Amino acid sequence: MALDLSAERPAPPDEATDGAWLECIACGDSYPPFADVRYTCDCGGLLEVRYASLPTFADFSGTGVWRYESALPLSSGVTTQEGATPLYEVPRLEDEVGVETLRIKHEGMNPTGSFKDRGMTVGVAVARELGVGRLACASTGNTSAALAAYGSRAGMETLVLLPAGKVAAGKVAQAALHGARILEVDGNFDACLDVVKELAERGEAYLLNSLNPFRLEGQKTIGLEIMEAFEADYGPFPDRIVLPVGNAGNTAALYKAFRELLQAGAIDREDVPKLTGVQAEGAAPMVEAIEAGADEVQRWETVETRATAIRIGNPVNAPKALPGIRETGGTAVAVSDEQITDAQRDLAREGVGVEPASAASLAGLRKLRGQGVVGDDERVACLTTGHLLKDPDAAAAAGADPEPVPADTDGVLSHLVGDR
Ligand SMILES: Cc1ncc(COP(=O)(O)O)c(C=O)c1O
Ligand SMILES: N[C@@H](CCOP(=O)(O)O)C(=O)O
Repeated sequence: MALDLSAERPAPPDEATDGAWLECIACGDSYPPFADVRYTCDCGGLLEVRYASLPTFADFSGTGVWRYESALPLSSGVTTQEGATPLYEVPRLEDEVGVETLRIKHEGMNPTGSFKDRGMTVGVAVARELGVGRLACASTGNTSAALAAYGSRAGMETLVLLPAGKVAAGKVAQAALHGARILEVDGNFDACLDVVKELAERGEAYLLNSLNPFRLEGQKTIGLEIMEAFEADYGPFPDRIVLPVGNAGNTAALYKAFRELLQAGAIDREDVPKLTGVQAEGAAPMVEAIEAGADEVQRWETVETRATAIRIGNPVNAPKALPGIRETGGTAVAVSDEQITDAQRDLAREGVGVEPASAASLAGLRKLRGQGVVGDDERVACLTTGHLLKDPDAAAAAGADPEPVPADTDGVLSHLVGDR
């Protein structure tokens, strides 16, 4: 099966491909990467970018996403210096959760404040290569902010479809200022994506959601950075990577990063971290599928969570992400909105400001550690996917209220004395 965790390299198709091609994960059919616009196989299966030669760690140089140029389908992109995000030490949380090592890979430190920049630096460059006109996405917010920024940097028209009233303020502001045309849809994210897919099928727009296999190539660099940094700074590779799951693009992308490292001979099978997905209880179709041992995810028509970025009921990358979780020996878990907010506060206490969806990873780790699924001897990286300022309302609600004081020092001091 194409998505096995095997060291066997994919065989290139007979026709010339310039070293890269698109391959269907369901039927194995292949297509040249830039001959025409294509998101899925004729059979309806998801596509992956495949390479005739795969790099090892020694082949990487420079910084950020384009450090991994030898693992990407293009040699340069539309860039605002994305990637190279921090891997924070959090000693108090590490003790409190009770694992050997805990590191926070903070993707909120990307230029537009989320991991989507990694996907867009590649995806928008491919769009330019293909010579398409309008770019479009459905979004719970972060994809739209990144597409707007990278689209405008490339001088391209961008259209974003957002679920009305369900997108955090910072993200709408970003899309607006970067010049995207914003359409507010009377429906949830999954309904928005249905419309964008149809616009793309009709040739009205180039789709830049994570259904686009080139987006995931950029996002795969998260996994490459974590593996390099763990080995260089803390010894061996991490045992487990815990991440929030929405459309399941990152889960699919990280799994692809590990398969390619394995196929290149850069790591062994036992080095592959257990991919562990976390969803909000009100939007947990992946968790349901993992718990049921199902091969497919059933779409949830009604979804609700305070973590609006992962308010998704039909994860399009499930056919790539389910094998990723299973083959690596990982799992998936659902957490409540209260657990997410508690984790957001705990990360903030360590100086790491994240939006609610991002905190789901820590909340999930804590739950799994409590259940004994995660051992005390594990070395864990939690992915935090978006910056605190993306959702200022959620941050303000989770934090302390401002205290009104008079505009004089004595008044301020007596207010503080009142605390004692
Ligand atoms: C902040 C944030 N975290 C997590 C996710 C989920 O990521 P994925 O769709 O790759 O599962 C998203 C968007 O989907 C997001 O915006
Ligand atoms: N959280 C996402 C949802 C869309 O995900 P995508 O990775 O498929 O674009 C967002 O920010 O819109």
